[in-house]
Amino acid sequence: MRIHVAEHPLIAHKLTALRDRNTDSPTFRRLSDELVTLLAYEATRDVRVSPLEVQTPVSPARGVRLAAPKPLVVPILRAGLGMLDGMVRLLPTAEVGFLGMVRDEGTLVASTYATRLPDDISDRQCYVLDPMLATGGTLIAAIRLLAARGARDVTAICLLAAPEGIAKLDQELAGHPIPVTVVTAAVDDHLNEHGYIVPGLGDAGDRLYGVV
Ligand SMILES: O=P(O)(O)OC[C@H]1O[C@H](OP(=O)(O)OP(=O)(O)O)[C@H](O)[C@@H]1O
Ligand SMILES: O=c1cc[nH]c(=O)[nH]1
Ligand SMILES: [Mg+2]
Repeated sequence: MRIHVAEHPLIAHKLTALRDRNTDSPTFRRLSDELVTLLAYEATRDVRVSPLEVQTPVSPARGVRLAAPKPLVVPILRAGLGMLDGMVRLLPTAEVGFLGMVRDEGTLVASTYATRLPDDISDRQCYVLDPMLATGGTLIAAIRLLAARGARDVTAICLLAAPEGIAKLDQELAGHPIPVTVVTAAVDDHLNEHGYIVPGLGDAGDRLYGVV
């Protein structure tokens, strides 16, 4: 597994505002959207392109365009939905699959309540969106689901990660042939006794959409 912490003053600035408990939901949604676009810039460094020649007003110019097969973007509901628009704005040809997953707040075990993915994704570059990598249970379950459909190229974009979740993911993926990259804005200090990232930003889903 490869982890990339995107260090940039603009990312740090937006992340600080996102963490602030006084940031309201509309602002939290806007900041998540802006942050994913900045992180996607790093996450899509290896996105497949094919050559394309265009005619400028002056002369022919050689360039590229996003190649087929289309990238697959997979937000993990709920909180990952807050990252979807920012991602597809940058990858307009992408298709979108959905995974609904929720973590039991007592046991911290993730369960899947919705799956809507293409049957065979063996040739697709997959971009998983989830703001929080805490214990890692949710992301591990998501990667297992994608691997079961043939995925061989997975990049996860997280706004925040905990060292415990990164270590667990690394351990789970050891011995699996599937290359996984995690791009995040920061690796925080630790998880508290409730499985929350410290200092973190609280419950990302609740801050985006309210407590349900
Ligand atoms: O790394 P983990 O310990 O598995 O925790 C991370 C997960 O917890 C949150 O989702 P939650 O279960 O709160 O669902 P929600 O997005 O619907 O709020 C978050 O969005 C991740 O999916
Ligand atoms: O800190 C955390 C951990 C899991 N899920 C969240 O939304 N926040
Ligand atoms: Mg939540």
